[in-house]
Amino acid sequence: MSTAPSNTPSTTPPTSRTDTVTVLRDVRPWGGERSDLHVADGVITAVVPHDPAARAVGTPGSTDADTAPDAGVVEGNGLLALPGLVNAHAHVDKSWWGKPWVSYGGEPGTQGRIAHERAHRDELGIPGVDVTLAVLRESVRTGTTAVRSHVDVDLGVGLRGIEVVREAAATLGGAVHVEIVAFPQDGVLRRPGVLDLLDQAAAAGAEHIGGLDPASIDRDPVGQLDGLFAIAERHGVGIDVHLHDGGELGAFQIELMIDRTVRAGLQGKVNVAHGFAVGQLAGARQADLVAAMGEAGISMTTVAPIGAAPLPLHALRAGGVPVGLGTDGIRDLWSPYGTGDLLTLTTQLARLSGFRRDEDLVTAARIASADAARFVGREVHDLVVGAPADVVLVDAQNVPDAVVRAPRRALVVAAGRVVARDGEVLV
Ligand SMILES: Nc1ccnc(=O)[nH]1
Repeated sequence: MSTAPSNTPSTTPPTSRTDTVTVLRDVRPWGGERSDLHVADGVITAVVPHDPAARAVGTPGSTDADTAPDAGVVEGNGLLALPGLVNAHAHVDKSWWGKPWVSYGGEPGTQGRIAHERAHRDELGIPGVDVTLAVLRESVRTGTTAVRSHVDVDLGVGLRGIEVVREAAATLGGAVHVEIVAFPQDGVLRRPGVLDLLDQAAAAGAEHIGGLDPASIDRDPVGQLDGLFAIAERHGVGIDVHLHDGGELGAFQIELMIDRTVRAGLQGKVNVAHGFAVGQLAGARQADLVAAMGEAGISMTTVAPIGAAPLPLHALRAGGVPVGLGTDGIRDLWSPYGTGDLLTLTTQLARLSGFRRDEDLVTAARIASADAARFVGREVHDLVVGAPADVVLVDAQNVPDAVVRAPRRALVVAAGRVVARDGEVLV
């Protein structure tokens, strides 16, 4: 198993190593009062004040008569509790995590990376269940319990990547919830047959279909977007478009998406990933575009890229545009960077956004967890009754301290099971 962020290949230990949680005792949700979280069937059923006088269950003199030792009571030791982290933009099909080092090669730029990946992915067994398992395990180890992953769909691999990711996620038995975006990484209209593959992916249960720079890759923004929206309307799936195109070219494509979202009644189901253009626009132009996105129920995801104009997070959220945080690719043929640790990425997002005040640092933590519920198909993803029992414990004074320091994850609970402890993944 991968017990450290190293490059040792992982094997599958028996899932019996994971404990089912009935009570997560003595934790501080969002840094608040010491509480006990009660859990049944993977869902939080009660959040009650912790009584420090009550002895730990199973010890002599325990006041909790109807709970036997080892019956799922897990000690939180007063640690800070956050909801499981949500990776709203990943590419878990294309990582070489766990393999010997792969040196960066090929040409820069979107087309350069696409070509390099297509030339070398087979050598690395990409897409493959083992590589996806390795990167998902590392995500779980660092507290990510839900992921929206783009998965390449193209004329070379067809839908095989989606099957691989589904199989890997199933192997982990619910330790991480994975939603799939069928992603036409190699282009849509410029590769006849890809629209058909996206249609098949949607029919087969992919939760979203993706797109890629409709203008600069397909050179036909209206054509690509019309094709994607027709599929989304037909199957009721979401749309999540990679938009690297900047400035007015990017803004124009967002406007095309706004029009189509409203016309198709797809409010709440359309996402712009990266959307560098939004960060680049000035003053009123930016404000008007953000307002229109908010009215159309369009969300955004960012990977907190260094060197790009940061997204106006406060303006987006105030304008009704939910923002999610994602890792992008993690150690892949696009880039050697990325560890999958969403909390260190939250530090990066906060720094890039100039966040220093407590309330801003808490906002960064919310973007990386509770406020990202919608990106992984959840109504609620928080430390509240009715939410999935996805919890991360860290030794931190409060949420701002956790965001700036990204301490080791002491305990990770997913769907009511202990899936990582003290930096060791148990699935
Ligand atoms: N940042 C990106 C990673 C992978 N594929 C893309 O199109 N973009």
